[in-house]
Amino acid sequence: MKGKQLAGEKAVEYIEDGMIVGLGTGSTAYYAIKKIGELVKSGFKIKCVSTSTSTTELATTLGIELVSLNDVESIDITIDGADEIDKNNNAIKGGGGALLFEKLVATASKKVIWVVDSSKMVTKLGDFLLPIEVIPFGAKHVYNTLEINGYQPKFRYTNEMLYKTDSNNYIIDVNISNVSNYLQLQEWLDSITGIVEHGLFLGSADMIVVGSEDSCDTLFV
Ligand SMILES: O=C(CO)[C@H](O)[C@H](O)COP(=O)(O)O
Repeated sequence: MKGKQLAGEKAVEYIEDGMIVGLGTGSTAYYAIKKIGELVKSGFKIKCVSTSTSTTELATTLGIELVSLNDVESIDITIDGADEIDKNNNAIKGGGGALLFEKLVATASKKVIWVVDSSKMVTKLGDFLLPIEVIPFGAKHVYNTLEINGYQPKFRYTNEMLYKTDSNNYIIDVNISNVSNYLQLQEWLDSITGIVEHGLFLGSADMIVVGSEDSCDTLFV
């Protein structure tokens, strides 16, 4: 837990007064958001774009001003977590189910910082299942396509109910441990009707802050 806190808080040092900031989702982004709350209390004028209802709730309790992604030209800096990052700056995200808004916010950002503890840094992606967000209509057909192609899909459940994202879609988690060409996989997933988005984020961070028990490393990529 310490590594997540160190990484989350370190990334906040890159925020300047007056910036528009993208707020990620998850237990590492949590520490960054708490720290941003402190900046706001100290007088920083920051506007933030949230990536999930849970982040919106947290930011609101901390008195952070939130704006819609539609109301900003771009975002100066986004701080977000990740589930796995390989040595080429490719990541799996979406363990918390917020991958669609996270990708939209990252795409609109001038600078993206991923904050992780050292357990998230891997030589190869795939121990963590890749989340794929699908619209409910015909979701079983998308599932079948993924199954036929060997990705061992699993619909995500929570409390024995199908998990619903903030956009009321389902998540299918797939096994990509046998994949080596992520670009090809991305292209294929992007081509399947019914898939809204997937959690492959290929080379999309500018900086990665990796926290361990007592220190953190900042990688500029
Ligand atoms: O992509 C995400 C949510 O959709 C999170 O950033 C990812 O799951 C990492 O979460 P945590 O910091 O709790 O380990």
